[in-house]
Amino acid sequence: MGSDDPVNVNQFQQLAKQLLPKMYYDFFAGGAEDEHTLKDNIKAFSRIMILPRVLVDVSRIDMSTTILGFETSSPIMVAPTSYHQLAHPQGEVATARAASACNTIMVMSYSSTRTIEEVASSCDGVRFFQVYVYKRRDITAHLVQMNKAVSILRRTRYHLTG
Ligand SMILES: Cc1cc2nc3c(=O)[nH]c(=O)nc-3n(C[C@H](O)[C@H](O)[C@H](O)COP(=O)(O)O)c2cc1C
Repeated sequence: MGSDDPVNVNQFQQLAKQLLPKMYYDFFAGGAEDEHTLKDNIKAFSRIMILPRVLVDVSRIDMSTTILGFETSSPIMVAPTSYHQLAHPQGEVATARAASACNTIMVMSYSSTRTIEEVASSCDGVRFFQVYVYKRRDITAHLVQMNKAVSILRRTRYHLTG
């Protein structure tokens, strides 16, 4: 890793701000209305203290756990977010590969810019699918069936959520 490589989320955010058209950056970085919840989320994380443990053997760290019965390398997963192709030409396929490389779970958004088939065939990994439940239940049911079919065809473990 070079010395200019980003080391935390804030630095990735700065890079995104430099690289993305303002409209797309604002979509990813902005929150709803007056952004009270967005600010509160950041504050909540800043209240979590990390206790440094010195002179402790950290050569083997295991943060693995299970989420809804699925194994994951750490209790951190990719939340459903829409329109990844606004940020990267590969869109959700790139996100899926990154999540898979980290052995963590990706929740694919209902508003994805890549198809379920493209994401499912891009790499192995556990993925959940976020569904909006419409008044037209037949549309929701169709999506669930499609996901089931793709997960059986691709032998990926798909889990539906939403
Ligand atoms: C750019 C952006 C797009 C999002 N798109 C979706 C979406 O398509 N579906 C969804 O259920 N949630 C979506 N969310 C909400 C996130 O999954 C998440 O719940 C939210 O950022 C709050 O994070 P928290 O639940 O960790 O507090 C989106 C959030 C952002 C910032």
